[in-house]
Amino acid sequence: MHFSCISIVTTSAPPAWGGNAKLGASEPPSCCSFLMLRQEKQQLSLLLSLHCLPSVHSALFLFPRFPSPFHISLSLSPPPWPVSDKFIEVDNRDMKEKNPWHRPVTIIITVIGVIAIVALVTVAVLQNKPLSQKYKYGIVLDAGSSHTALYIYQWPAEKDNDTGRVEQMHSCKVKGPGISSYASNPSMAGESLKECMREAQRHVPASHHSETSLYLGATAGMRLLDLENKSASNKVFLAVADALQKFPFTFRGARLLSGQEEGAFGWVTVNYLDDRLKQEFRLYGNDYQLYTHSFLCYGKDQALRLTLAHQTRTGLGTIADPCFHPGYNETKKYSDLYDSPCVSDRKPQQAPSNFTHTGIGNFQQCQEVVKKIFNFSRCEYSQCSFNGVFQPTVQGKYGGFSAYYFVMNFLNLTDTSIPLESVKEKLARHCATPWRELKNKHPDIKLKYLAEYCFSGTYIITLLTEGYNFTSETYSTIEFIKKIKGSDTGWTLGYMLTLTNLIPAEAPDTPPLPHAGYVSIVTVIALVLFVLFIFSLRPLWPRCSKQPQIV
Ligand SMILES: Nc1nc2c(ncn2[C@@H]2O[C@H](COP(=O)(O)OP(=O)(O)O)[C@@H](O)[C@H]2O)c(=O)[nH]1
Repeated sequence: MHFSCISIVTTSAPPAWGGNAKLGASEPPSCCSFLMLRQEKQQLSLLLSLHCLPSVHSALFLFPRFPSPFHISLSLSPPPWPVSDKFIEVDNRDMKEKNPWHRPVTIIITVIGVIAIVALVTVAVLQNKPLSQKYKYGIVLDAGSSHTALYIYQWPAEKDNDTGRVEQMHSCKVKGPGISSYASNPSMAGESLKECMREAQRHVPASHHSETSLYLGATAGMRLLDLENKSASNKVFLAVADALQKFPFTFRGARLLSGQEEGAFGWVTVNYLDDRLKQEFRLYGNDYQLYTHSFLCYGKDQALRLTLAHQTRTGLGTIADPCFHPGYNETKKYSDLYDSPCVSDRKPQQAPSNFTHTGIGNFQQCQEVVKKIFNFSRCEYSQCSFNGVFQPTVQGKYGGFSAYYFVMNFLNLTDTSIPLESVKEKLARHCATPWRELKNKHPDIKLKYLAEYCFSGTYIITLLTEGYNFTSETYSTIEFIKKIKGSDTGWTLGYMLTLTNLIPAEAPDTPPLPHAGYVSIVTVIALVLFVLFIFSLRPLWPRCSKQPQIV
């Protein structure tokens, strides 16, 4: 290493030398490593490495014990003392103890490096951030037996082949009964849908209204009306179609879904939402064998009619129903009870116009009455569920939704890890609860639902075990579900996915890394590069970061 010496004669009284002199100020030498000071009387000597010298003209020296910084000019002269290796060694050792990070060059490099990393990560994040999504929309009206519900779905518009995930964006429960109840006044069926339709208009952006498909599918209630009075059911469909066409969406028809369609679309919905269709991606575009059977008249409401019909079959004026709570007492009309194709042919001759429906709240007896509505003995196949209908052995997970969920949720029985025996004990306690006590405990629940939960729970457990052959061992494979990933379980999503060809023939490609993972990796690599960059500047560290020493 080459050194040259600079001698400086100070004009003022010699400062209180000692400690470290800091070099800085307006025109600092670009490089000043191995700056060392020697004091002889009033003469200050600086030892600088040669390559520093061209840029050294003047400098500001800060002496810790001198009252204020002072400016001195530098002049070059040959070194007045020999530069020994020992001297340099000692000096180097001293310097290693100093923290180099506060030296200006290091700070500048660090700042530039940090800015570079921030810039790199920002660019990566911005470049790869999903662009502001544009969506497509679809609307499906589920015209059920007891009520109609409207569902709005949305999915990303820019995905090729519509492979984007379809999600439920909004739902609206139509006020009033199901559309089949408007058989005698069809126009009111259309009228009843308008409030939810206006809500849909507000939720779907106006610019998308015309391209948004609107479907209405009707299930059990309309199936029964169709059996009972085809012309009345046609009029209801015409009325709802007429009302729906007046909205700015693309109306794609109001129709009756068969029981098989309802089952299959429900299956598509839950498997789509659970990502099972994507896992077994050959399902996309392939035929898949699916067992589905819909038991008309065995929905919860019609099953209750069947049970009551069984109990009133002799035309009694009063029935003591084990499926209703002790203290329950309501006068009901025979004509209302038998006003359904599920029971109309069983109406007892010479029955009074009313009967008094009282409760005794006994789960075991209720189960016995409920069993009476099924025919378990007739089966022409290897195995049956009931009423002579073939059913393969149940495999995999079984999802119970709609009424299954409403009822089991109220009874706090959606957890199917609870042993079946405990479920029955809990149900028995619920059924035995006096009606008055139950009403006081649940003042907010619709009385019709509240009165029927004992029957409904007993019916569900009986249907699952005696009808669909679930056992204590397989009961835990059932899941009572309302929503999956924010979307309601039911046939509507599967219906829309199928009709709008939203399940493509091939499974969509997924990027190898999620966005967050990608950004993390870029950040880590950038940091590693930065550290390597800092280390690559190491040769500059000693010269640029060492403190001048007074020797
Ligand atoms: N507890 C309860 N039951 C309901 C509710 N909404 C509908 N239900 C019942 O659930 C069953 C299915 O109703 P719905 O969806 O209208 O009929 P479906 O589509 O023809 O099966 C019927 O027994 C209704 O009485 C609710 O909010 N709470």
